Amino acid sequence: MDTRKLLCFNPMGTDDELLDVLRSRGWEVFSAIRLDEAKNLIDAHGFHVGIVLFGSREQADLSPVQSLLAMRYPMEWIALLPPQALQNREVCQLIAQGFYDYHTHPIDIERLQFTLGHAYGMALVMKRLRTQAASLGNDGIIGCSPSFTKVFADIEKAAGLDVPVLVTGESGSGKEMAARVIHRRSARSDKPFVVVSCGALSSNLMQSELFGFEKGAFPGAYRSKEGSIEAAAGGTLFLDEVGELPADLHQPLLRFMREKTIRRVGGDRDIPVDVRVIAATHLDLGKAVAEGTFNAELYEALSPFRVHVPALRERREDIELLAKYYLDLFVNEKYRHISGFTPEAVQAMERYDWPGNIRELINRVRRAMVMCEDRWIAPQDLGLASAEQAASKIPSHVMTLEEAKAEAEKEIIQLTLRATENNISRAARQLAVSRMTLYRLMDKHRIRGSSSASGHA
Ligand SMILES: Nc1ncnc2c1ncn2[C@@H]1O[C@H](COP(=O)(O)OP(=O)(O)OP(=O)(O)O)[C@@H](O)[C@H]1O
Repeated sequence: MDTRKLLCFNPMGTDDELLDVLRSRGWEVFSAIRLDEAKNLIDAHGFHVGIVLFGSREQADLSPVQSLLAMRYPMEWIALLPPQALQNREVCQLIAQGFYDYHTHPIDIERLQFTLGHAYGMALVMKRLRTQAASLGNDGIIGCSPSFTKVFADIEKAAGLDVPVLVTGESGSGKEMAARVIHRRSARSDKPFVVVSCGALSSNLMQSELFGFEKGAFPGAYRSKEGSIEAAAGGTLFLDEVGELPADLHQPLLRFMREKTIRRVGGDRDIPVDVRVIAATHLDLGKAVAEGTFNAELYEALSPFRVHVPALRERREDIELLAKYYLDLFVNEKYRHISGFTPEAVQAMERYDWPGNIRELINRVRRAMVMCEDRWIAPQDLGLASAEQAASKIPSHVMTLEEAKAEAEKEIIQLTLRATENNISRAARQLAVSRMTLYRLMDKHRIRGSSSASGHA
């Protein structure tokens, strides 16, 4: 059996006797007294498990241990401490949040050996999970739940087939991301991936956006312009929210998909274009066909292969992984003090239904980083505290009236967009503002709606 490596961090000084006992039990033990020594050893040996020895002094300096945990090394920690150290609230908090387990003096070596073995095994499982997530994530796409594994398999399959794909799923669940990964892994990956938001423009503008126009086609057409389909030549055209495509464009789009040619607005020649179409929708297009609002043949043409991205609440196993992934991604010098999520925060996230899916999770993690004044992000930082918890929280920062108004404006826009599933027209109607005003406000508050933009990737 391989020797298992163990790091023993003891800022108070070494405990040679303990290290010798552990060595006699088959552990290859390395010891560090200073933080930089510990870091160097971890970098060199990639331990799965470590021991931290706490001293008995009442006012022990916990900062080296806090700094070590804040590095979030992929390993499990076990604390060894004198019983009186547990009287110190800060020590208890540190143990609850950063350690796999703890033992008090006198150390029962059998029990410690058992815990170390467990922690080591757990670290290996976590590492496997991370590697799995990373292998799915080398395109930034994360997930380890069984339903997400199916999505990933479908993405791989779709990448190998050069046929149109229909990606379905709720708003913010990752449809565009799935489409991008399909493109990136397909034979077309060195050609453009062009995004068109089908509900963002009126019918005429959308026709020009998709098919382009010739000079003089309409007042203001001072020069010819290629449309998104031509811009995607050789690559992939991503039709976001295809269910919102104006009905009079169903036939022209179907014609393009069948004949692989387009005709610019005002043009008189057919231009051949080789483009793969990937479309996405949060609507039930089958139902729309049955209700006569979506062209049945276009639906057929768009969906020879389908990928369904489940809502986040249907794959709760992914929530913690995604939250940690995005926290790690966003953490920079300014937020270096944040070590992670409290167990209550993880629980609150796992219980929450995430109507806005991963986009909402990302926003909540960002918000939490700004709100968090502690080392550990709590439910209220994520805006997920129960009403009772929230009421008991004393505001640490008093808002100006202007800030409060802006916050309320942003919140009501987000809520309305969520309630209308990002339908800009409906949201604008409900908010009693024009679409243009709503776009302006979304821009001001950096709110992204699914049908709010079109553009080239
Ligand atoms: N599996 C994933 N792993 C990591 N990040 C993800 C994953 N899926 C989605 N995201 C992120 O979540 C956000 C929303 O994803 P995306 O825009 O693809 O959703 P969508 O379903 O297309 O949304 P909409 O319907 O509103 O257009 C993006 O920032 C994206 O990078």
